[in-house]
Amino acid sequence: MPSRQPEPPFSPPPLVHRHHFHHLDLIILILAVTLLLSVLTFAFFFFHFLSRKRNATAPSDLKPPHRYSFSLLRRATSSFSTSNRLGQGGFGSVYKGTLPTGQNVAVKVMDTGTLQGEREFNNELSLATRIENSTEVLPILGFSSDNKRQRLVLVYELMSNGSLQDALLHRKPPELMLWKVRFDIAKDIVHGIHFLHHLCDPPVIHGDIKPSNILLDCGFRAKISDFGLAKVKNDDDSHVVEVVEEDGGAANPYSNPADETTKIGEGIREDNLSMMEETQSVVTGIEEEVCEGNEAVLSPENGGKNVESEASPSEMLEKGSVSEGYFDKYSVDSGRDLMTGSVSKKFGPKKSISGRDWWWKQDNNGVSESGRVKDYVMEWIGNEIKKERPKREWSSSSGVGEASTSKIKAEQKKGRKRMEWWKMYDEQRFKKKEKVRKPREWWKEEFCDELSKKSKKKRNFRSFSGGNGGELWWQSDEEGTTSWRRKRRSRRSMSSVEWWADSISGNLKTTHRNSQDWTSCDIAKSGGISSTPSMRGTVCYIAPECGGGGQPSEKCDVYSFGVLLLVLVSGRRPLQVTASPMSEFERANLISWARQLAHNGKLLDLVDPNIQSLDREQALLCITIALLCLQRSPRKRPTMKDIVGMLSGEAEPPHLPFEFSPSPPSNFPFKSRRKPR
Ligand SMILES: Nc1ncnc2c1ncn2[C@@H]1O[C@H](COP(=O)(O)OP(=O)(O)OP(=O)(O)O)[C@@H](O)[C@H]1O
Repeated sequence: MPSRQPEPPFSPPPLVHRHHFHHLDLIILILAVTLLLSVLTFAFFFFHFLSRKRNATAPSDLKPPHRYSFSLLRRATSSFSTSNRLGQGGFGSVYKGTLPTGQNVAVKVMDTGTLQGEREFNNELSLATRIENSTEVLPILGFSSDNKRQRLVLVYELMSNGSLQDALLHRKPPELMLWKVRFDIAKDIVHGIHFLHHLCDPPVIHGDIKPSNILLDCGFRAKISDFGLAKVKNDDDSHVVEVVEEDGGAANPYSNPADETTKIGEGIREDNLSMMEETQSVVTGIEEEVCEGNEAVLSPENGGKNVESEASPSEMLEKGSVSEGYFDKYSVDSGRDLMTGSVSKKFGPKKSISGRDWWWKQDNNGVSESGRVKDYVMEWIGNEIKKERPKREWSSSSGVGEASTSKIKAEQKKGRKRMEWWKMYDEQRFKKKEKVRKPREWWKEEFCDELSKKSKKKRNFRSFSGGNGGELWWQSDEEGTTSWRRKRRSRRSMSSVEWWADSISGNLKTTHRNSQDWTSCDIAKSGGISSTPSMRGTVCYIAPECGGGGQPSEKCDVYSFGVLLLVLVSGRRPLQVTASPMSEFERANLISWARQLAHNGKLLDLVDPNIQSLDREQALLCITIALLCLQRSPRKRPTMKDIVGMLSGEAEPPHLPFEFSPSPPSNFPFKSRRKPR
């Protein structure tokens, strides 16, 4: 019987099998690690490739400014409290803030819903990285944009002494009364613009050089700010709009200015008639509003048309439908030779106004011209309105039949009264030279009695006078307009009176605007009368060739710098209308006054009487440079590089431009500052 073999005790699986399993695990592990490594390697190379590609499409030096969260900026400024408000610009308010790092900043909250605000925001950001390497230029530190709530915010380094405009014309700190401080500020500005024009790659044209865009740090060193209207210079900009001169006079710094005069009038007279017609009605409208404080003078109903525009100039004045500025234009465009005084008949009386003519008013050296500053500002404004106004909007809204005709007539009647009043006042002031009564007295005597008969007009008078007895408008100097401006109201409620007063004080910024805004009287503090992006700059500071809608060039910045330099040296606004004695009217226009002083060889009369420790030589140098910058022909103006040389003493001392020099022309009266080699 076969014996049953006992079953072997339980034994572990054969070793071969265990080894087999271990081996499999190992393979899986190795495979997994390899896979992971290859994925990581792939990811590394992928992202590396992507970043290289990104760098290849963007310039390597383009470092975006820091992006801040809106809530952080809100906390930094205590919810944008009014106590932290540093100032108000044309398109936003600026607040003082402290970041969590302890850094003090200025936070500019752009007004939402305005195209110009967005443009300024984008412009600042796009130029920020190009301009960060200069100590005389204020770059932005960062920004915040909240798409949902449409908030655009820019963050800057805080400049503890605010803007030059504010310091020089309002606060007047004692430091600014020292000549050395002012001269240093001038040098900083020169170096800042020089950096933008010659050291940036590509060069940048600022486009809005003015005192409110110059900020002062704690040591009163100046930095150029606000690149909202700046643009990168491209090749097209090398073609500077030039005053037409047949004989190449523009290239010749000693050409006869009288020749130039004629060419300006000739070159532009063809399309002026219709412009004149529309401009005058707008100007009359503005003046009317200034007088009576009406709510909406530039209504679409009048269509910007002046029904009396076919009348002769004298008829028009008699009917009161044009301002007296027309006759200044008439004499210029009639071909009056400024040197000889002879009048050529070749230009008709109606072929007058142009985009460039406005600055004729400051260029004619006669006393009476400078006294009529309001005329040319208004004409300039009128021109810009005319140019930028889309015709269709006006004509469509003007086609409302008889109702609109009666409104036109009513407006014109008011305009005539307004003109009568101006005529009487001017007659007394300029012709009879009697003891000049204050404009307020005039107003009361000549018109208030009449106005008091009608309660509506009385109300208008009160609103015109700002509730201050009719005085305020006339004090367009510091006490008047600034206190007015300090009473910040919403931009919607701002009347044309304030806007006009701002323009007089050199704060009118020509920016985005359309005709609809005009009719609703929605006028920003810094103005805004143009409806195309090509309009840049600020009245009184803008170069004549840019004022006509021309492309801004480096020489436009040079012109604006010239005005700024005169303001810095004289410590006053470029246009300062006061109701004080006759002599003040002669000085109302800073530029023409400076030219007049140059002719008389009394340049130092322009210097701010409050300045202490004056260096006469440096002051003369500054004024001469300013006059060089203010030459009519852009090509004759020096470059910022030239100006750096003049100020540092490396270049020859400048000669007074021929057109401003005393007769016979003489060299500049100070000794050479050129450094010995
Ligand atoms: N970085 C800053 N530091 C201190 N104050 C500032 C700073 N930036 C602006 N401000 C103040 O805020 C004000 C408004 O500045 P903003 O640049 O908005 O307008 P503006 O230059 O006065 O007018 P516009 O918008 O017409 O050019 C300035 O006048 C200045 O007083």
